[in-house]
Amino acid sequence: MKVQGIYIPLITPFANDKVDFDSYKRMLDYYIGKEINGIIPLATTGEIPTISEYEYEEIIEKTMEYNNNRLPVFIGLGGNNTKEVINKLKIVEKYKVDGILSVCPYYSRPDQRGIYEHFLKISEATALDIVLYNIPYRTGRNIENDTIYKLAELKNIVGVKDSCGDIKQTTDLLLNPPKDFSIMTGEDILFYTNLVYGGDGGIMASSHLRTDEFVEVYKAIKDNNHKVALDKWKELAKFIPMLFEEPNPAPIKYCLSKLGLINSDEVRLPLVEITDTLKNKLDKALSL
Ligand SMILES: O=C(O)C1=N[C@H](C(=O)O)C[C@H](O)C1
Repeated sequence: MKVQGIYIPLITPFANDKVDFDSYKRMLDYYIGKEINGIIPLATTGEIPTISEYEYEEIIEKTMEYNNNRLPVFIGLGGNNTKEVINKLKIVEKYKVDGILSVCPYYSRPDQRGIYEHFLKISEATALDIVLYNIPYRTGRNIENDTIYKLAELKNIVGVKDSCGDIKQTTDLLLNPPKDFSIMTGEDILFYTNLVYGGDGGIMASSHLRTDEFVEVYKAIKDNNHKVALDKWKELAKFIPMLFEEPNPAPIKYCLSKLGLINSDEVRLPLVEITDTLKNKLDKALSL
């Protein structure tokens, strides 16, 4: 299955420090009713560093139950201990998920050989599709394009979520894509650029909001309707940066709770709720 279009890396709703599955179900039904192309629980936006192993499996189980085969599901599964990631695959593989989104190993700062070996071992340990996640500003290491080309030769490494932070690296990759390989942006503000350079779409936290407009931009580009796409994009592009003025996903959770899609904007420490200044700004932008 080709990974393309709009994938939402889902937030994890909390209430009194527990995962709030009522909100989660309501939210899932809402997004599945939109014309998005897939969902990704347990990624950065899902606050994965604060999710216990018990919650991790429970969230996968509930996602599969609520989704009921309606949309492709990729699970966030990465880490900086290769063996542990491979062991955790056993949990994910119990469910009929479509694949995993696996972040570049962080903190240890492996070189390109180590990054290659890490993903090679994961790819050998599973038949699941793997989308690499390159986000050096969070991990401390860039997955260079040459490493991406080598990894793309592996049968089940099917794409990259590109948040490399270097427009030259991004455009080089988009202009010379590996064969049968998806290039999804994870840099929300580059969604339009990704598409006009022939990329496959985006895995974007911001598409929790104004989802229909993201879908309109995607469809307009696919229909070669560039004026419509650009006009719509200009509106979204003004809004997106507000969602990242304070750490993701706190601003998104604030908006979703005000919209009534989730019961609470609770985040887990070390994240904290957003400031009143940003609340006011978001209220105005979304007419909340
Ligand atoms: O969880 C994700 O996937 C995303 N995380 C990024 C981040 O928080 O840095 C933002 C991106 O939109 C998707």
